[in-house]
Amino acid sequence: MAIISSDILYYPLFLIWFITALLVHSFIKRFLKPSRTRVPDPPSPPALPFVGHLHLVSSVLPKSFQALAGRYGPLMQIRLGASSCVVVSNATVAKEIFKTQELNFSSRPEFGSSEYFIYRGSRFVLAQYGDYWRFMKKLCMTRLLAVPQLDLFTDIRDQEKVKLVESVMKCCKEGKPCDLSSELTTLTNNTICRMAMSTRCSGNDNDAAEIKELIRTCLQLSGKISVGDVLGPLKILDFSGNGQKLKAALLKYDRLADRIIKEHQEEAMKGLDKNQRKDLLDILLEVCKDPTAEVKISMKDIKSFLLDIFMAGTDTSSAAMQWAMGKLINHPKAFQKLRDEINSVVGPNRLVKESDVPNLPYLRAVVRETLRLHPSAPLIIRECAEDCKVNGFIVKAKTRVLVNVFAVMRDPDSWTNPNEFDPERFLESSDERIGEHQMEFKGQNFRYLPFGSGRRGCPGASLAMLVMHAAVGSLVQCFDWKVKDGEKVDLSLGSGFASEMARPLVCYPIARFNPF
Ligand code: HEM
Repeated sequence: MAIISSDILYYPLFLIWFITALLVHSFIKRFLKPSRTRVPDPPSPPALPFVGHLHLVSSVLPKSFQALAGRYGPLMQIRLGASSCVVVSNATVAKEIFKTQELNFSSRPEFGSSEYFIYRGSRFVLAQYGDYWRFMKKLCMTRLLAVPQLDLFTDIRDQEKVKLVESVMKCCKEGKPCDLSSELTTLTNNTICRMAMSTRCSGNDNDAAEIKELIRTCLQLSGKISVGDVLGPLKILDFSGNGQKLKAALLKYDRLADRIIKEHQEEAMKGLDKNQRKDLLDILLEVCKDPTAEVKISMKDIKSFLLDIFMAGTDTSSAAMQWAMGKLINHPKAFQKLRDEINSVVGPNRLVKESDVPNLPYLRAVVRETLRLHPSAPLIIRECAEDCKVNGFIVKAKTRVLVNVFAVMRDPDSWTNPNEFDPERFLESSDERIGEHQMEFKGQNFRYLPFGSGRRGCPGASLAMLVMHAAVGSLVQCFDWKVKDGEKVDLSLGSGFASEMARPLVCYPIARFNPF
C-alpha cells in the first residue's frame, strides 16, 4: 500500500518540475539572451566529437581552409581537435582585422611550441601587444632593419650572392644536380648571420653553419609540436619527445649566442673603430646599456630577438626564391623575358646587383607574383583582445584568428585568373591595375598581403626583397635549368602551416654566362 501511494505522489511532482524547468528555460532564452539581437557566431562546418573539423582538412592547411571558405564564407569558425580558431579568407574581412580593428587584433597567441621555448616571455614574434613589443618594433623599423642600416651591408649581401653563383657554377662544372633549397637557405642564413652578429668577427666561420643547422632543427620541431597542439591537454605528455629535443637545440643556440655576445662585448671594450659598422647585436647591446631607454632589455631578450630574426627571416625568403625559380622554369616564356630584361639593363660584363632592381620592372613583377601565389607565411596568426563584431559575427576575446592570405591572394573576386602565374599583372602597364604599386607589399592593399599588414606586419620585408631580387636575377642571368626527373618542376604544395614546396627544388644548372 505504502509503495502505491509514493508512486501517486511521484508523477505529479515530476510533471510540476518538468513544466517549471521548461518555463525557466524559455524565460532565460527570451529575456536574458534575446535571440533576435544576439550577434551570431561565425558559421562553422558540422563538427565531429573530439576531432572537430579535423576530418575536413588535408595536410595542406591553407588550401583546405580556402575550400571550406567557399562553402562557409570569408569568416568561419574551425576546430581542429582541442584548438579552435576563426579563419579569414577575403580582402574585406582581412581589412577589418588589419585596419578597422587593428588594435584589437595586434597580439599573437601562444602557440604549440611556446612552452618549450627557453626564452618564453621575451619572444618578440609571439609577444602580446604591449610596451616590450612596441619598443622592439620601433627599434626594428627605425634602426635594426631600417633602410640606412640595410644599406651599410650591401657589400655583405653582394658577397653572399656571388658565393651562391659560384656554388651553382661548381655543380655545372661537375655535371651534378643542384639542390636550390639548400643553396638558397645557405644564402639567407649567411646574409642574416653576418648582418645580425658579424659571425666572421668570432673568427670562426662555422658559426653561421651551426646556426643554420640549429634554426632548421628548431623550425622542424616547432612545426611538429604545433600539430601536437591539436591534442590539447594530452600534448603535455610529449609522446615523441619533440619538446625536449627543441629545448636541447635552443640551449645549444643559447650557448653559442652567449659566446658571440661575449666576443662583441670584448670588441666594444677595446673601442669600436669609428668606421666599423655596427651589426644588429652591437646596436642591441648599446640599447641594453642605455640608462635612458624607454624599456630595459635583458641579455635574454637580445638572444631571443636574434633567434626570432633567424627563424622568421631565413626559410621564408629561401622558400619564396625556390617558388620563383620553380615557376620560372615551368614558364619558359617568362624566364626568357626576364633574362632579356636583365641582359638589356645589366649588359654582358657583370652580375646583376641590388642597385639595378629599380630598372628591372619584370624582375620585381616576378617576385611579387610569386609571393601572391606562394606566400611564405600563408596563415597569419593573431589573437583577439576583446569581444568584437567582425563581418556581422561575434569574435570572442582570446580567439585565435588565422588570416588565410593564400586564399585572399587567390580570391577570384579580387584577381583575374587567380591561379595563373602571370607576372604581367604587376606591371604599371597592366589592365588589372593592381593599384598602389608602391605600397602593395607594405600591406596597404588588403588583397595583397604576403608580409601581413599594419603595426604587426613583417619588419623584414625590405631586406627580404633586396635579397630575393638579386638572387633570382642572378640565377636567371647565369644559368639555364634542366629539371631532374622529367619536363616540369613538381610544384605541389607542402604540408603544414608554411606552404613550402612539397619536394626540394633539385635541378641541373647549365652555365650561360660566367661573370667571374
Ligand atoms: C619572403 C620573405 C618573408 C615573408 C613572406 C615574411 C612574411 C611575414 C608575415 C606574413 C609576418 C606576419 C605579419 C602580420 O602578422 O601581419 C611576418 C612577421 C615577421 N617577420 Fe617576416 N617575412 C619574410 C622575411 C622576413 C625577414 C627577412 C625577416 C628579418 C630579418 C623577418 C622578420 C619578421 C619578424 C620579426 C616578424 C614578426 C613581427 C611582429 O610580430 O611584430 N621576416 N613576416
